[in-house]
Amino acid sequence: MRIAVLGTGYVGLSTGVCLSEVGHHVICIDVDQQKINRLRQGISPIYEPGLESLLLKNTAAGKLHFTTSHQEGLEKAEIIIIAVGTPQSNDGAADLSYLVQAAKDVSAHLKPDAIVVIKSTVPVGTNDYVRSIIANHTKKPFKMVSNPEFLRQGSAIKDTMKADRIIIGSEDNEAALKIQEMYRPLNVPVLMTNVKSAEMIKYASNAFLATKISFINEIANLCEAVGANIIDVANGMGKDKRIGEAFLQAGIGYGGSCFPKDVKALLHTAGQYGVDFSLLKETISINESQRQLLVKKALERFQQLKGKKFAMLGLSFKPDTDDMREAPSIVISRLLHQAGAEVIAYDPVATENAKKVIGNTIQYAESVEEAIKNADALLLVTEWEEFKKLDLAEVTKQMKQPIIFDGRNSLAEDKIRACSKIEYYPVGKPSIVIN
Ligand SMILES: NC(=O)c1ccc[n+]([C@@H]2O[C@H](COP(=O)([O-])OP(=O)(O)OC[C@H]3O[C@@H](n4cnc5c(N)ncnc54)[C@H](O)[C@@H]3O)[C@@H](O)[C@H]2O)c1
Ligand SMILES: O=c1ccn([C@@H]2O[C@H](COP(=O)(O)OP(=O)(O)O[C@H]3O[C@H](CO)[C@@H](O)[C@H](O)[C@H]3O)[C@@H](O)[C@H]2O)c(=O)[nH]1
Repeated sequence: MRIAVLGTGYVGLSTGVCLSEVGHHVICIDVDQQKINRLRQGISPIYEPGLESLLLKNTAAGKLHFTTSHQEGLEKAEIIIIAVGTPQSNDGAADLSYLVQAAKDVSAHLKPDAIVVIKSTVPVGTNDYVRSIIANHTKKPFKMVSNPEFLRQGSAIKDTMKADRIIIGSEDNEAALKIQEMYRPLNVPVLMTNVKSAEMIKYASNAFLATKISFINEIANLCEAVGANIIDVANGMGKDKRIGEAFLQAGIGYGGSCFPKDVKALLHTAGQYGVDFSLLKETISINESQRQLLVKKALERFQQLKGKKFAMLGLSFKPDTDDMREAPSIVISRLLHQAGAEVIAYDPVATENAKKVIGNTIQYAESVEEAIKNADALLLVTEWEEFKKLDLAEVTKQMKQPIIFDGRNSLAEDKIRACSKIEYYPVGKPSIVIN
């Protein structure tokens, strides 16, 4: 099939690359000339494991192309997948301006009878809205399908190739079957539904997962208060198949380009329809306070933070990505800077992006060694594999004081206990102090 994808962000690029990998002819369109230039040279504009090799392979095989021209990209496409951003606007609603522009671009160059697929995360009713925009701008016939995306950053290729499910929402059976056919080589379970349910499935899934994280974070806070251990508690809960083991990792809150904005957008939709979804308000408020947890713990330990030097390990919102959107490191940096502390941060891949968001309120190191030198405390913010492998006995020797606040419970207890002198403060489980 001949497929055009609008937007070469995480979703558009992963989708385009994977659909070409399974044999389709894909052209990816982006308005960002720099991104397209890099992609044409076989360079991925985002850090995503496995993406670049598939990009090179399928470009070389002539199945994957990149352009900034909507005309070139759209004129032959039977299927047009819209994967542009839907960021948060000031009132919490999803900002649909990129989508509206994409709809206009599509209508200008649409091949008659093409199927327009909305993959971007959009509030209930948006597919109908986009349909009306396109219909107002062209007389050519077209069909629409809602096909929300569930990939995670850091495992986008694996999640696309081996998805748990594909949701196809359409009022047009023929169009729905054609999209099912497009995905057939992936051999993934497909759920057909109407458009509004498809739109809702995406928000309900993200809001549920975010709520699961806020729930386990509150349980972790309670575990600390009563002397229980969140690792054992989550493990014991997760063994119940009705609860499930995934997304029960307590820490310093959820971040990223999706959960924060999607929970707020769903809350906004609820408000528009007069539904008081107070559970979501709590999910958000618990997450906001959880992001401050390491600073609160540091304040408890040191009484005051002015002049203290903190080594911050990890900047991206999760490992295996260089994405800084809504990363807890942003809040932590701001609070420590306001308190007059010095922060020197290291991240394996996100430093350049972090500089654009956090700026010069903190310093950036090129290695763990540089960050920890003479630090009063280490804050583990993102659980990169590199940090789990650290020789903690050596790390603590390089620091001014051997104090570690582990925001992701990611350091192994035997390594901590092997240190001759350490203060280790995790989340939701007992601290370890060796004098
Ligand atoms: N990032 C994720 O992990 C993820 C996962 C599932 C769903 N989503 C949803 O998918 C959508 C895209 O997310 P993303 O993170 O890939 O976005 P992104 O912001 O990283 O990328 C969007 C791209 O679209 C391009 N673009 C904007 N307008 C365009 C137009 N008119 N024509 C062509 N290109 C255009 C931009 O230049 C940009 O490169 C959002 O709705 C998001 O909520 C994201
Ligand atoms: O047990 C957990 C699991 C995750 N997180 C945090 O939650 C955030 C989101 O993590 P994750 O879901 O792995 O990454 P995303 O790439 O943001 O993916 C989410 O958002 C995407 C965009 O909508 C969806 O497609 C995915 O299904 C959904 O998992 C990160 O800050 C994680 O640190 C926790 O704190 N505890």
